[in-house]
Amino acid sequence: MAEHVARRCCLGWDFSTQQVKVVAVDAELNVFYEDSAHFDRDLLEFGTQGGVHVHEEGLTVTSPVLMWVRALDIILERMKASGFDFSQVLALSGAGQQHGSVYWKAGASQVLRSLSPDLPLHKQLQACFSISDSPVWMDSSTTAQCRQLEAAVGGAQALSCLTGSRAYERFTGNQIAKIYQQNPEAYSHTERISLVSSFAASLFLGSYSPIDCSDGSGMNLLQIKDKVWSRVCLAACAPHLEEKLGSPVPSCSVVGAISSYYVQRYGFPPGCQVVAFTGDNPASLAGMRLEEGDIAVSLGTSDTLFLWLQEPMPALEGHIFCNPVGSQHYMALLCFKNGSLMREKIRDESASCSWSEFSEALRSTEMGNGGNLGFYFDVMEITPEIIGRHRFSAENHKVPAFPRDVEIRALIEGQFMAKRIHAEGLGYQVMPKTKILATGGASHNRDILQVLADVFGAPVYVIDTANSACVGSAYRAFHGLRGPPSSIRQA
Ligand SMILES: O=C(CO)[C@@H](O)[C@H](O)CF
Repeated sequence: MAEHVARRCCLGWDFSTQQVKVVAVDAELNVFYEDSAHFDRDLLEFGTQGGVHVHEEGLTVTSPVLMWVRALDIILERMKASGFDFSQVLALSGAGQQHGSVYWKAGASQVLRSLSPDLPLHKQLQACFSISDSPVWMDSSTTAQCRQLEAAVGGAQALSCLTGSRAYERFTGNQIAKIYQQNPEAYSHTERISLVSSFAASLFLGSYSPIDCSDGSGMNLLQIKDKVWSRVCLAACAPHLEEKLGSPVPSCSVVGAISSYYVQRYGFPPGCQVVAFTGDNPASLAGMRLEEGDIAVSLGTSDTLFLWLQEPMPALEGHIFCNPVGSQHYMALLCFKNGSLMREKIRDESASCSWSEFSEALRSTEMGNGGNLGFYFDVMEITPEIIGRHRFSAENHKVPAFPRDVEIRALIEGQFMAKRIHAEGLGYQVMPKTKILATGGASHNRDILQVLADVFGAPVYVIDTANSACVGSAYRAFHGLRGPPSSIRQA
């Protein structure tokens, strides 16, 4: 068994869709330990696929909350068995899949406060949840609740200006509204509602952790400018909601010291600080060390853009969240569903299924593609909501096809121009110091990255973000240790 050299460190956790993961980061910001518990592989008794249960109507998607608890037990026991020196942990923070929600049953706080170090968590928390299957971000069953919420505040744009996004089915306020409407008894027996992030923090605190402003921005409930709950939105979703949520806190807040359960059972130091957990995407922004003016572009199955903003312009597309690092700044998230699957389709059709031919086509065509423009959406796009392939000649005439090389450049230039246009629509501006951080499968193709650099007029750097949410959480733990003014110590 590998001996771990004892060193003072912070832990970063990620309670994501498919697993719980942890990294240990030392004071030089080196990752020296990592572990994970994969739900489908290590927790077969819960019967998930991709960490979730898709219900038979195909819209409702949930995950068993006790599976998340059990996964934490497994990792901590494995760390202990491997000889990990918990006494060196100065602080910990973490991330959770955004928008998911956990419903603590009346009396659960007493159980959390009096955990026996002789038992694993899952054996003690079995009766602590009024809803055993938590709704998660893949759920799309709350369209009616979305329309009700938008109507209550004066429309989609009004809701976006208030909370940073128009109503989205996965956003927590709409999920809470559905539970209140369809399961009022469970709602009335709920004393606390957490996000996945604040639920995970509560496990370490041994009491209810507050929701941080950044992950709270993914609920359609938080006024992103004033960083307080919108009473109109709360009232539109369910009664007595404010008392069930508690007050939001700045993301870099120290929310308390670790529960004595972990001191006695695993050897954590009593002074180990818990820094507010946040959403996986805000934590990734921290992990990628994004700064003002930078853009992170994740080129995967879907393409995701992370922006750091000072003056946001909430719109009907994309999401504005409170920034997890700069408490007076913001971050934006833009998701483009037609990402790598679209690139692979055009590669197969126009480059004989070959990336080297695809790259050759990009190298043999000029920036600007002679004025030819193309937009390709073989599946219904999120940003904006449109489907189909749309090509325009230099004379601005709609055309049914392009020559192979022109088609390939039109796809890539069109994808990146759309990203820049929607980013600027949210208030983003390319600055002289702007860096573009590229990650994901397509970031291995230099010719694709050259088009990205040309469209944004900024240098492109490739980064590995495999552990970005975990590593960002460990960075945030170090950040929180710096103390006031943003530390909120749990009473
Ligand atoms: O819904 C999302 C962001 O709005 C997803 O990226 C989830 O955070 C994934 F867990």
